[in-house]
Amino acid sequence: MANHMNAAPGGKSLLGGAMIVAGTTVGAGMFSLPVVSAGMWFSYGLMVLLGIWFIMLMSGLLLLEANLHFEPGASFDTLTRETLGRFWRIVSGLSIAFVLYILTYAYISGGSSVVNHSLQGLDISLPQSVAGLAFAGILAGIVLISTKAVDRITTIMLGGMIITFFLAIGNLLLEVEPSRLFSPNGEQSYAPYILAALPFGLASFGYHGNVPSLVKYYGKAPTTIIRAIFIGTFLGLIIYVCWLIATMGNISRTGFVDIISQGGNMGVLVGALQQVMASDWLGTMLTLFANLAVASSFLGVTLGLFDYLADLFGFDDSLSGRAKTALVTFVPPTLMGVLFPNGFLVAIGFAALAACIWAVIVPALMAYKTRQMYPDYQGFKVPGGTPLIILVIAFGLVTGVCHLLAMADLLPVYG
Ligand SMILES: N[C@@H](Cc1ccccc1)C(=O)O
Repeated sequence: MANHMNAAPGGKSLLGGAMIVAGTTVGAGMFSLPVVSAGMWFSYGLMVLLGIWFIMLMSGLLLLEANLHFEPGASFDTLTRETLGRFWRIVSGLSIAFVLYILTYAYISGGSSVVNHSLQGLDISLPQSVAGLAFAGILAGIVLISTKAVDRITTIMLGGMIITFFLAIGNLLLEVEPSRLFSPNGEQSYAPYILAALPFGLASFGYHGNVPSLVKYYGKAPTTIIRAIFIGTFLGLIIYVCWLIATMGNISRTGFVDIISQGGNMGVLVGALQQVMASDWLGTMLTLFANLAVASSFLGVTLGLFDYLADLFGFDDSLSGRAKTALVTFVPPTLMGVLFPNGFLVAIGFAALAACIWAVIVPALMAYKTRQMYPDYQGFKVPGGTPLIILVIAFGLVTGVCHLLAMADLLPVYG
């Protein structure tokens, strides 16, 4: 092995795992962040991102701790059944299915919005519902072909995302006006807007479905998996911070009111950024980045949903079996996307609500339970004891409540 630093048991590289985590973490949630953070603006936004990153890292590690008591390959379903029992197994199963479905819808809504925005650049105008249908149809075709097809195409997309991100965001970062970040215009009230933004931050740092897969992939190698989770989520944090600087340093706080009034969908935000970019070419890179980001998340999430539903309904891997699975996977969210093309932000908010349960509260409960079941366990334990577990659960509860209150119009929302 040439590179001992990266060597994990079985010769699997640490980088691969870190990329899986980063790839799941960085997705459409990112495009909601500047829009929902416009009220609290940059300084609070930065603190919120840091705090949520820490909590989501801890909940992922608590999930890992619980997972390590089982044989590699044990799924979320097995973990909840064996540690928390029937009730939590059902609650967490339902919330995972819900997250996958609602994210698929969010990606179709966001995807149709950027595809439409891209086509406008070519002087083609389509109804957004048709763009959504085309976006979902093409990508669903890839999932239908095979897992391998998804794997290959996402790898190519990730490469494209890295290149276009640095070209477009690098340029935006150079053009940042610091006064925009630290003394924004608009009404001088910030802190009250923090609460309604929390769920979006939580959704943006969601990756927890990957933890059992990492245990399966690396085996019981906690050090490597901890590093992969840390590096992957930290990369997400850096990308989000750059993204906040790039957007808030170039669009004024009052400018966001306009974006929000147009629904806050991905294409609107990208369009607003494009107007301040130095060249058309860089604007094209930004649009390309947005297309790739939402398409790769779509592939990752729908592949998970596809396998989950195939297993649930017992559809086999033959062509007709896959076709049936594809129908239940793609038809409901695509229909929603055609009927309600601009529900992007609402969908990310609901994904967060379900993620509060299975990606935050359930992992903390499972770690608590396994510590009681195996008091003499000598393996990996997340530091911080019960207080840390309580902190993670409290954060999940507060965020869930914030989402419900915001839905009921009981929290201040900017714009
Ligand atoms: N973090 C993902 C969404 C996600 C949430 C929960 C689990 C998995 C993925 C995104 O920003 O698009």
